[in-house]
Amino acid sequence: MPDPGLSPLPAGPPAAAARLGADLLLQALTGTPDAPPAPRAEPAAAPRWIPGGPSGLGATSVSLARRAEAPALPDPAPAPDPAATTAEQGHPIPGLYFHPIQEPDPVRVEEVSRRIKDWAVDEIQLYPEEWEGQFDGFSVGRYMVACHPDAPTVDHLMLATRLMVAENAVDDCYCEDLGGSPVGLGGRLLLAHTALDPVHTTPEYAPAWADSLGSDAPRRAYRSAMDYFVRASSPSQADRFRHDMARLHMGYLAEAAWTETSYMPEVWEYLAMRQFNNFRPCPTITDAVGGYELPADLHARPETQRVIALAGNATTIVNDLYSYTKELDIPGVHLNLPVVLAEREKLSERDAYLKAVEVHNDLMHAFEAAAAELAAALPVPTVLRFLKGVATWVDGNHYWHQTNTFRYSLPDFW
Ligand SMILES: CC(C)=CCC/C(C)=C(\C)COP(=O)(O)OP(=O)(O)O
Ligand SMILES: [Mg+2]
Repeated sequence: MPDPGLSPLPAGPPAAAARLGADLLLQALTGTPDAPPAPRAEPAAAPRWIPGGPSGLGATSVSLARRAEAPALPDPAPAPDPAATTAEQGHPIPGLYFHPIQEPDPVRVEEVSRRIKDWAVDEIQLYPEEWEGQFDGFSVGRYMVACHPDAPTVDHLMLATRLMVAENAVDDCYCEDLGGSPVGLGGRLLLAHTALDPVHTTPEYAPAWADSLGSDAPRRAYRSAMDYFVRASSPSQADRFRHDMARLHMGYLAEAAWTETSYMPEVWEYLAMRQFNNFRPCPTITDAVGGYELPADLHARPETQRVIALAGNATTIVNDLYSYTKELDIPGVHLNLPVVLAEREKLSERDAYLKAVEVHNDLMHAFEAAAAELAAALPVPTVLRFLKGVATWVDGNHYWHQTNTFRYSLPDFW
């Protein structure tokens, strides 16, 4: 939250920052002087527009309004060679454009995994014993540590981890595998949304609403995870998150409506739905998890919104690609980009999948170009750090999908 004591944002970028932004854009467009641009559709080094590492400009120049400054982190180790993967770590999708990351800090992974299980079991009674294997196999601790390497403390990481678990509980229990259904979904989702966005009503009806928040696991998860988040974030960060969750719920409803009526969307319609039924609420909390705030007016700018939307879309199509075989096994038609492409563009399963990889790569390149433009146009520290945080989330999300062999496996197309 911007502290009243903080000096206002500069009216225009200082000269050094503007030079940096221009350099970043130039580098993004032309490559570093001694390295040619990475070829498309292949694993590449970290995007060139990102200032160097968690201790770079974005991190060190940020004024933290309500929180202690993030401790300096060690320089990142070199990213692993993506060709050196094993079956256990999973293989990246051939031709996919992504950035490999260093292994998430194992000490943090262990601690987050321990704490999230305690929360799930003791604080909110999330799942019956027989779902423990599924919970463990999801590896949410590894996921969140990979996506938020700049979190100053494990408490910060827990904010993201609880929300991730809660979001998946709602998706699984209301929409999908674990008892979900499109029938009646709108009512269930709206009532669950009130765990994030409280009902203000008369004393007569308030107790029934308050009781409802404890009445099933998805609502207990939303209520508790949001409670922690609200206490640690600013009012505008919490409201940003509510808005993203309303978008997500609207996306779930469109998908459910199409399932109910057996409607096969056009490709563009599917992509529009998937922009809402999307990971977006996860990268957009990168500043709260990092212990700083991207001010609301900078977040709301159309250029920032475009970067966020493209990042969310790329990460979500990554899910469509890695979860393709899992979703083929679900009875009935489960919409994902390769399935829609095959149907609507009359492609073989393989060609549709390969085209979906291209769509993903185009989204990634558009994201990186939009981020480079924004970094050049608005090179203030919070913007640069936020852009880096979103890009890091994108890379961590890819890492988790690739390495989660408990959950995902690749089709046999190559
Ligand atoms: C964590 C979060 C905000 C999730 C929102 C929606 C969601 C579950 C996804 C974008 C993942 O897609 P999908 O439902 O297809 O997940 P799986 O393929 O079952 O892993
Ligand atoms: Mg999926």
